[in-house]
Amino acid sequence: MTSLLPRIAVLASGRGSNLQAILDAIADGKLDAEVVGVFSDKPDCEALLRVPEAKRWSRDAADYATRADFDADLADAVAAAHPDWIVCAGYMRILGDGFVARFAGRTLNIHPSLLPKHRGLRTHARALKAGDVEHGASVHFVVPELDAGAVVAQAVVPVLEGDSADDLAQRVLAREHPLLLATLRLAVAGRLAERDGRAWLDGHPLFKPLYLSSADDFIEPTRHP
Ligand SMILES: Nc1nc2c(c(=O)[nH]1)N[C@@H](CN(C=O)c1ccc(C(=O)N[C@@H](CCC(=O)O)C(=O)O)cc1)CN2
Ligand SMILES: NCC(=O)N[C@@H]1O[C@H](COP(=O)([O-])[O-])[C@@H](O)[C@H]1O
Repeated sequence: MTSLLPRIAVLASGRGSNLQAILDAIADGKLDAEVVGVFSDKPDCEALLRVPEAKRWSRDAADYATRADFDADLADAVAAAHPDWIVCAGYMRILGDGFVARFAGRTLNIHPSLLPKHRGLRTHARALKAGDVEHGASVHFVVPELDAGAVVAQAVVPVLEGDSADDLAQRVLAREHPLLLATLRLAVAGRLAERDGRAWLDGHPLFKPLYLSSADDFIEPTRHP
């Protein structure tokens, strides 16, 4: 019998700790959803090993002549899983316009910075170099421009004296997991949408991100007129 649970496709390129947080939350009854597939550009990545073989898809991007060719196969594989939501969880390739358009409004990414600061890569080292006193993670809708989509939610961590990039990465990662789960709970409950380049919650536009509390939930936004 086919499950009626909301269906999540996860794109990953590496370790997969955010994916594991999703799987654990589902197993613990803390996220009413199903991971219908894990899709990767790195056939030997650890993330793939976190789900049964039947739920894995991967191709070596180096085997494709163009980014668009890879993305086309990726998009077909993702579409075949009939996901309600697509989550980039440590997916380390820029998605082409064709993929983004095909899954517009239902593709989320977790990014290790307080967007719009530090889009792109090496965010922790850049935050240290910039002398930031706060850093963190953002969950945002994916649009063609890199890390420029509407930010849904953020978790903030302090930058401490003497922090290395790895120290900061670990502190941020520990908040990424509850941040992603709290956001996905809104998404799979049908409370989250993207419209006119903005994130909407319960039919109202979010004029600023939801912030993850120390209790790992969101403080409901004040309603703007
Ligand atoms: N069209 C979009 N694609 C992706 C987005 C996005 O917002 N729009 N988010 C990323 C995730 N990401 C940061 O959160 C990110 C991933 C990859 C890169 C990047 O520069 N990748 C290079 C290759 C880097 C490498 O192989 O080490 C590339 O694709 O050429 C930057 C940011 C997911 N995709
Ligand atoms: N630009 C994308 C990016 O840097 N994403 C980051 O990759 C890590 C993946 O960890 P995981 O594989 O253990 O979930 C996470 O910190 C995520 O924010």
